[in-house]
Amino acid sequence: MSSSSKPNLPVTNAVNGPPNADLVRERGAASFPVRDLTYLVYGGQERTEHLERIANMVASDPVFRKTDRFFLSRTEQYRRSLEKVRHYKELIAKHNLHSELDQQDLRQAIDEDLPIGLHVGMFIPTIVGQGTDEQQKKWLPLARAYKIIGTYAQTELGHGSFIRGLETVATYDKSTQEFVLNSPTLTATKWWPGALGKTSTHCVVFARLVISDRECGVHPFMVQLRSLENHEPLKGITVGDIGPKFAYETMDNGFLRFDHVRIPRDHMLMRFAQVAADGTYSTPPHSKVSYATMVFMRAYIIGTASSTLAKAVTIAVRYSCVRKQFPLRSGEPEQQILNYQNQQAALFPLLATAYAFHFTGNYIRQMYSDFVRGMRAQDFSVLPEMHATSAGLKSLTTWIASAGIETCRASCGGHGYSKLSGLPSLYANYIPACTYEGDNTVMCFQLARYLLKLYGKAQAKPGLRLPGNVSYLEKSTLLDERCDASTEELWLDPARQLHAYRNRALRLVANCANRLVAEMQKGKDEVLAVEAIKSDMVKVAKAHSYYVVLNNFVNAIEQLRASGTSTPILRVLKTLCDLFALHFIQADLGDFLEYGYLSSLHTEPLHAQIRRLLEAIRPDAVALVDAFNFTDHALGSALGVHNGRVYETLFEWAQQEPLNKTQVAPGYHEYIKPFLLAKM
Ligand SMILES: CC/C=C\C/C=C\C/C=C\C/C=C\C/C=C\C/C=C\CC/C=C/C(=O)SCCNC(=O)CCNC(=O)[C@H](O)C(C)(C)COP(=O)(O)OP(=O)(O)OC[C@H]1O[C@@H](n2cnc3c(N)ncnc32)[C@H](O)[C@@H]1OP(=O)(O)O
Ligand SMILES: Cc1cc2nc3c(=O)[nH]c(=O)nc-3n(C[C@H](O)[C@H](O)[C@H](O)COP(=O)(O)OP(=O)(O)OC[C@H]3O[C@@H](n4cnc5c(N)ncnc54)[C@H](O)[C@@H]3O)c2cc1C
Repeated sequence: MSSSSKPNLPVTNAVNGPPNADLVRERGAASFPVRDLTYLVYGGQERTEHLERIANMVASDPVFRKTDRFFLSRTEQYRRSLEKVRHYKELIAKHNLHSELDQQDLRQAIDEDLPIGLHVGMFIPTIVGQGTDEQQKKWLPLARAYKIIGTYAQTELGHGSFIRGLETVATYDKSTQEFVLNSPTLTATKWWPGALGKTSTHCVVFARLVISDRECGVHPFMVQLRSLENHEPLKGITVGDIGPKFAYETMDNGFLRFDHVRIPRDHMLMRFAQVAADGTYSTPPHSKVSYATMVFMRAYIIGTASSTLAKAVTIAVRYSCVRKQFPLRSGEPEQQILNYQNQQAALFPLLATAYAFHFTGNYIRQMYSDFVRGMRAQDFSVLPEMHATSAGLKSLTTWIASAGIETCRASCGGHGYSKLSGLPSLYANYIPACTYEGDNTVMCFQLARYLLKLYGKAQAKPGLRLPGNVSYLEKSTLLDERCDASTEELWLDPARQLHAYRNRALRLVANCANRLVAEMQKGKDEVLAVEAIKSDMVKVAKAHSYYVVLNNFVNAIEQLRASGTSTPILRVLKTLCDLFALHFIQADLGDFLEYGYLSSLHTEPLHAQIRRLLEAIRPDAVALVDAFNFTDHALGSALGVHNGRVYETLFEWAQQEPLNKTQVAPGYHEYIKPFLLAKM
């Protein structure tokens, strides 16, 4: 055998040996029954076991393997994800997974940004939400059977955030009862939609409707892009992939141009706005109802912030338990890095946040289903609250989860920088969540605007009752109140914690409102006055969203207590909730100090209590991440493997590196040998 064709590295099979002793010890010392917390997170024993069956089926299926993903080219990654899509469909048939929930569970277990994500997440929901009964009857069976594959094509080269600025035009031609779709400028090119480039046969296109030269605003239209026979683009359609991105290699984000493409009149989704055959236009019952799919997706994204952050924290906590650096004193054994306070201070607030976001996800799901029920009965009254709350929470949760993944990566030292840790790709694939479905900053403006309006109303009309989460805006007396948490114990009182968050939010809203008035008194009109307070508006939206997250965490624990959840579980959740509450006060201490709500009288016990909470969580840290119940497949990390055989796994996975296929480096003969062997 030639020495250059085979690596001399030992082939290990050590990844499956006995588990790491530290992890075993920590698991044995948990203060609460881990399995019960898992049931609580996933909605009961039966549901957990169902999810486990699906997760294990996926984890043991070679088609869904992930370990070689870093060695594939972009094209190979795209092909691989298509192979996974085909297999996903085969498994649905084979295991009778026909319900939407089963399919969602299966996709979640596959854990990849598949090019059918937009089909399922936005194309079908838009048909359901915006299509008439007949339109749904026509397209839903085809879409659900994957006889057509669709996406959501809204964003253009020139505009994403400013939807009213979209340039794609759909002009109604009364003589043929068709719409003519056209991209009049380069910047009108659709740009970014997922799965648009190469996969989709259809899409819902958002275009400005023009009837007899009258602009009727942006509306959704169903358009076929590619032949169902040979997948070639149809006449008048230019479509392709937008090229390399930060990550997201499995997804063919695409561009799309129309050259006077004709579609029948009944291809405008007409549940809310209609164009009659003679061109008569009927306006929708709410001007933003066509934006509903985005609200749906924002709610979905809020739910996924918890699981994404939980994955990163699971990897970092397990690794920090296995990894040892330095004895405290010479001659003593080295310390697990998780014993270091700084490591705990970096990771445990994120662990607490992953649990906090879990309850936020439950809350927004409930709010969303109430909203849909109302909408079905033509009641759109909850839309502003739903839109504003989801916009703010989407921003806060994705910002914190993105930064949290990076904190986890950095806390794993050098090995965190290896792609084999799973953290770089988790981060790179997750961070666009801060941009897509509404740039976070722009979304914050929406929530802040809503809060400012309600605050103004409450000021103008004392006694006005505002909805639950914003009812604190009625109570301007709250502004005069100060923190009285002058001991460590008092900081554990949920009422005091909530008081602090409410007070901060109200103060920022009130300041913003006052500044708005001051800017107008200086002579600015309202539009320019708003421009002058925009960075404060972002702070307002974050402050309110923090309050909503904490309020839900506190309420969830109360409900669990009332429903008889065991004391050890309640105790550990309360500790996490306390850490969440106190950590984010500490992180934004300036806000609380600036107006004298807190003073050093309160901050000393606050810091001391946080240190105590870190100590309290330490013995349960591994159990708390285990409770998220991720398979090794889901984590895709050599550092986060359940058995803790981190070094064995890293070593084995590194052998797959294509550079290791030969003993002598590719390029050696051309580039290294000449100077190594050159005469001196
Ligand atoms: C609950 C979910 C449960 C389960 C989920 C189950 C299944 C999910 C299945 C699968 C998912 C699978 C995979 C997906 C996985 C991950 C995601 C992967 C990829 C993501 C794909 C990304 C897609 C996209 O990005 S699509 C494009 C998104 N684009 C945007 O978000 C644009 C952002 N811009 C806007 O939204 C708006 O333009 C605006 C910034 C809000 C401003 O709008 P506009 O200029 O028109 O309006 P004004 O500012 O003038 O405001 C007027 C008035 O209207 C109010 N308003 C605005 N928007 C709304 C709205 N949506 N609803 C209600 N009201 C709205 C605004 O507040 C103003 O009110 P006032 O006049 O009262 O002040
Ligand atoms: C991975 C990925 C997938 C995507 N998938 C889809 C898809 O499937 N379908 C689809 O239609 N689109 C999709 N998009 C597009 C996405 O929705 C937009 O990029 C997003 O809405 C942000 O809009 P923008 O790019 O126009 O940002 P811009 O609005 O240009 O933002 C740029 C900067 O300007 C700031 N800014 C913008 N407006 C204001 C303002 N009024 N005041 C102050 N500051 C402002 C923003 O805060 C930001 O910092 C995707 C994008 C990505 C990255």
